[in-house]
Amino acid sequence: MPHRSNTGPVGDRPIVLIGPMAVGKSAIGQQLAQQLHAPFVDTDAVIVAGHGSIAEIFAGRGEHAFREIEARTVAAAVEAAQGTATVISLGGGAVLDSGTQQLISRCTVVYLECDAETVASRIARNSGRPLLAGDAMGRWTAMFATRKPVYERLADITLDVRHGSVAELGERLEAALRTYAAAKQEVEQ
Ligand SMILES: Nc1ncnc2c1ncn2[C@@H]1O[C@H](COP(=O)(O)OP(=O)(O)O)[C@@H](O)[C@H]1O
Ligand SMILES: O=C(O)C1=C[C@@H](OP(=O)(O)O)[C@@H](O)[C@H](O)C1
Ligand SMILES: [Mg+2]
Repeated sequence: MPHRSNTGPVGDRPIVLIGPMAVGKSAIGQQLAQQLHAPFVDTDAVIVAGHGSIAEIFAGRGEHAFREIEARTVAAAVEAAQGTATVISLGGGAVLDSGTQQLISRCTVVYLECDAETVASRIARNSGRPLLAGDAMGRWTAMFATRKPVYERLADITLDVRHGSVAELGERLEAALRTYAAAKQEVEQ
């Protein structure tokens, strides 16, 4: 059951994780949902379940088709989660879509912030991320440079994920969400 509450410790809005590839959106999102006993949606996983692997979609139908499917999938997930603290992990490029940007303004948006060093070993063994084919580090760095201002602009909370295990970062994120929700509630009263 979705966690419905107007006074829940982390608020009553969906929690949306954004940030570059391999920063930990999927892993930390799942961890956070477990801690909160909240539902978890990874929009990439929903896409794969409905359309096949991301590599296959890119190879067979192109990035544009992937982005259309992605925008629809994110919209459906955000709509279904309204009024609940559902945790939603997006793919790294999802927030480039202006419709998605608008939709997630109704959510608590968490930007997972890191640097190239943090993701280096993860993307070196990259599989399944077609945009990192070839020079993974060069591609990751170039994409991060253009997307970083978008992540920063959309973020309600920024979590530095350069240090700590997934479990530790889940705890740190929950604490940040509680602080944010309490401050928001105070302002609204
Ligand atoms: N803080 C962390 N410490 C160690 N490994 C991590 C951490 N965050 C993520 N990972 C691992 O890095 C890989 C990429 O993480 P993932 O959650 O898929 O990133 P994203 O969804 O942002 O692309 C996964 O194997 C994940 O388990
Ligand atoms: O940044 C991107 O454009 C992408 C990120 C991937 O998700 P992760 O950020 O979870 O790796 C996935 O959606 C696809 O390969 C495209
Ligand atoms: Mg992911």
